[in-house]
Amino acid sequence: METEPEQAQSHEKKIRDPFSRTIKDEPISNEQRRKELQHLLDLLQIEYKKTAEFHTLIASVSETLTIAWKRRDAKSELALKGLLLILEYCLSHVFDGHEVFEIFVTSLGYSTVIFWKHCAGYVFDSDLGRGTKFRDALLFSLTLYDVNTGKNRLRELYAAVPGIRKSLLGVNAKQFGERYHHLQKKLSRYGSHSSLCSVSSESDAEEAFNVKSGNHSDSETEEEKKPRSGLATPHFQQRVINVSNAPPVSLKREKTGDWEIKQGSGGLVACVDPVMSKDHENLWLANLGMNINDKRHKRRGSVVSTPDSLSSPGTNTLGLPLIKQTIAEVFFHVLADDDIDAPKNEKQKKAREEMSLLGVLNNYNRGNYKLNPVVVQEEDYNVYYGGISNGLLWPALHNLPEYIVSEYNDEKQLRAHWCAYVRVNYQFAIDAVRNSRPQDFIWIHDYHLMLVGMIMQSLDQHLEVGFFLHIPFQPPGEFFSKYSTVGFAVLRGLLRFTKVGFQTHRDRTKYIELVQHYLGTAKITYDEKMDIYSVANEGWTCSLGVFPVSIKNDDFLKFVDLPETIKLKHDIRKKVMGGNPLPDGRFFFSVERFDYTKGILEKLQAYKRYFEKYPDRIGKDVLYQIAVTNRRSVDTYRVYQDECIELANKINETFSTSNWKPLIFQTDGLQRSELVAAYLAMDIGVVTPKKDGMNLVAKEMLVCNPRAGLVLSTGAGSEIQFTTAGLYKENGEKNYHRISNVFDEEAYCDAFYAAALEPEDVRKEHGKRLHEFIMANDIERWSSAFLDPSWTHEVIRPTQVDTLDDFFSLMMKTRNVRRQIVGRVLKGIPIRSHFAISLRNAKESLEQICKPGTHTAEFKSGSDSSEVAHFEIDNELQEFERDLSFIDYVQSEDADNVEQFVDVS
Ligand SMILES: O=P(O)(O)OC[C@H]1O[C@H](O[C@H]2O[C@H](CO)[C@@H](O)[C@H](O)[C@H]2O)[C@H](O)[C@@H](O)[C@@H]1O
Ligand SMILES: O=c1ccn([C@@H]2O[C@H](COP(=O)(O)OP(=O)(O)O)[C@@H](O)[C@H]2O)c(=O)[nH]1
Repeated sequence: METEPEQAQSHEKKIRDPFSRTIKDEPISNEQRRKELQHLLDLLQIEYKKTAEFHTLIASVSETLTIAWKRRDAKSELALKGLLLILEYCLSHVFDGHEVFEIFVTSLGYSTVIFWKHCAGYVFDSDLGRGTKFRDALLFSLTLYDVNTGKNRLRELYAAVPGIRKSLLGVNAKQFGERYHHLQKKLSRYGSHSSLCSVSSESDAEEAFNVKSGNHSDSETEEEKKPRSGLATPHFQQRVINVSNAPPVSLKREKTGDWEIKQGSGGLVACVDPVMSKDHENLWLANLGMNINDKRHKRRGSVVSTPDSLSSPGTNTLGLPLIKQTIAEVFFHVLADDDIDAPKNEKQKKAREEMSLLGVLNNYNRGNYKLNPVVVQEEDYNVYYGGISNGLLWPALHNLPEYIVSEYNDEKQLRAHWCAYVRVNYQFAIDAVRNSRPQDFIWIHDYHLMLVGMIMQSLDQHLEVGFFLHIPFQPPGEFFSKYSTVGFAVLRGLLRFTKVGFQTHRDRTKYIELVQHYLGTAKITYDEKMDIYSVANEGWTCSLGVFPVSIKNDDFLKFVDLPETIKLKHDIRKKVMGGNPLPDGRFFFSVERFDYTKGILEKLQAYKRYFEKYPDRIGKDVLYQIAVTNRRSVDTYRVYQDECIELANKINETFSTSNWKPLIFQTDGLQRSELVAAYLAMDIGVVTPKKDGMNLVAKEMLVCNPRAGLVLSTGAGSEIQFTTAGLYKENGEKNYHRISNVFDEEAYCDAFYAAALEPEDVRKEHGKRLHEFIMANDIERWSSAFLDPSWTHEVIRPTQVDTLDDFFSLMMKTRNVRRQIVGRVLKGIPIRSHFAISLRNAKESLEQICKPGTHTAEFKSGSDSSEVAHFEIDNELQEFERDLSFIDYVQSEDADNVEQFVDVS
């Protein structure tokens, strides 16, 4: 007779072990799974509703199973099997099973760490033995869980199985790469001609590295040991790792199969490119528009457990081989030359390679900062870009809910698309961590990537990750009710960046209000002097500032006086105004992406009304409207664009005469040189968005052409900046024609009229003021303000040291900095740039008070004393030198030089 536990065991045998099904069994049907689970529940005598649908069944029994497992009795193993069965199901259905996964993980409660320890073996074995990708599925599912709930469960998995994090980030591969790079730098510094210089493969390099870091130095003379060019190589200095959806270039593939690379356009690129160009070591990660198109897996939610159905890059515990495999897969996909014949000879082969995407990118990278592609599943990308980013976040954050795509009225659809958005953010986050070093500053841009900070921080909490929102932050109430899945995750997600920048105070205020309203536990403080908010929430502190973007003025001004620009300016003016324009005819110019936020439809309506109300302008004025076709994959854009074109045609049909057309409507964009010529050719720029981040074109117009007039709406970020700067006063100086409500046709067309009739000298005077303001607020100001570490860290600023008290107080501050440095070094936390900035500022402040050519400082003994004392501060200055070298040393990981910091005397 079998005892009860024996009986249970023999029954249990009838159920196949989760995570050990052979591939030929796949895909297992949900019905089968349900039967297995029900059988287990029967054995465990757990009650459940027989007719319940599978998801409901899982949701209703997860907690009871967890309790049974935690009892640690004879049936515990059975309960664990039940839990594993559920987990296996969830990991096989990442997309349609995530709600169940949420319930499942929540029901595990405080037992997650121990549960992950138990299940890791099964997951790994299945991946290794059967080529499943359950580990990746688990990591992503937990990421999604954390994003949706604001919890930190992913970190519990890392705590339970540390190797999993390392493997995901390819830590070993990265360390190897770092060492290899370091070795190369070192070799070039030593100027050695040894065979190590020509290490050609990674294994050679590894060998070389081992040899070098071992006893090979015996053969080196003392002289050779000395570094030739300082301690820190640029390789270990802080870089900016820029991460955005759109790249700074546009890539086009010719019919021949060759790739053509061009400078990209768009506001984000215009303002970030100059910052990145400052240092060739900087790195820009972006999606280049080429993604993995896996046609075999059309249906979202298909089982994950077949070898290649999961899109995220696989990694083994070494990281390296599978990173390579992923890259190979990407380039194989992207470079698939199905349509071109095989090269005929070596020369053709070489030319092909040069013009391949890889060749073109390598070429670009040689002359610039580095540009690396982030590649994701095409299906995910389309949903992330055309769905959540531009179908929901874009209209919602611009407070234009009427443009939110109607698909998202369906909660299920919204959740499914949200998964794709999280997944793409996850991919960007992993790429950013993999590509960065501890001392780098990682800068994430815009609404496409709002979760990247929190995902990165869960992978490595010491990273410094900043975020800049290029668009407004004005979500309507329904963002937190109807679209709450997205709304709350976004609100919380931003707080997990180290620092967040907004374009305007209006947007930051709104964000802070919403945090106050919805995140009751958040502690908000405001530093009036710095104009920075700090929000502490769930163990993280985030600083929030306001930084209106601008342009690099010289990038535009350099075209202004070129003879070819002047010629083009005349050509454009002739094309727009005709051969014989009337002397008082005005050339209005608008240039923007064909976006409903830009208020193009409202502009056309007002322009139509303009000729109806002011017929004296017929035959005189022309509006040259460039609306660059964009985002047509989003329904709302298509509808809007078609409507605008229809109205544009109507205006021309209604008002054109035999030799005059009121409107030139163009949907192709201009290159920068042509754009500058158009700015010079126009009389009046018209920038009238309903709501918009900044509108750099408004600034570009006035930088290039200070004689121009400007019609500017209050929806533009630049208008808010101009008003704040006093360039438009209700009861005073008005340097542009303001449109307060783009829907008010009458007022709008009156502004057109006022601008057209404005005397030239008045227009010039206003233009000059705007020009001067923009010139003084170049992009340099924006980037250095955003990157300034002093709004997230205490930084010693250059100080006037007049008295002995000033001296002591400065030295106390530096003592604090030194303590923090030591603390971080002991804990192995990276040293950030602000420490060196502080010490350098302190050192320079002291040097300022030394007599020229000496280290003798002069102070007053008290603030009201005229008595001057002299001090030798040689020791202090030397200490600063040493500390600064130490920081360089720590950052350089140049272990061979440690002895110079050890006081052997
Ligand atoms: O990449 P696309 O979908 O084609 O869109 C182009 C960019 O449009 C948006 O630009 C914003 O950034 C500008 C600079 O800060 C700002 O002046 C403008 O008002 C914004 O709309 C978008 O935010 C970028 O991410 C896109 O790349
Ligand atoms: O035909 C065009 C239209 C626009 N742009 C550039 O695209 C950017 C648009 O930035 P803005 O902030 O005005 O709007 P966004 O498109 O980013 O929303 C500006 O730098 C323009 O110079 C361009 O190079 N060619």
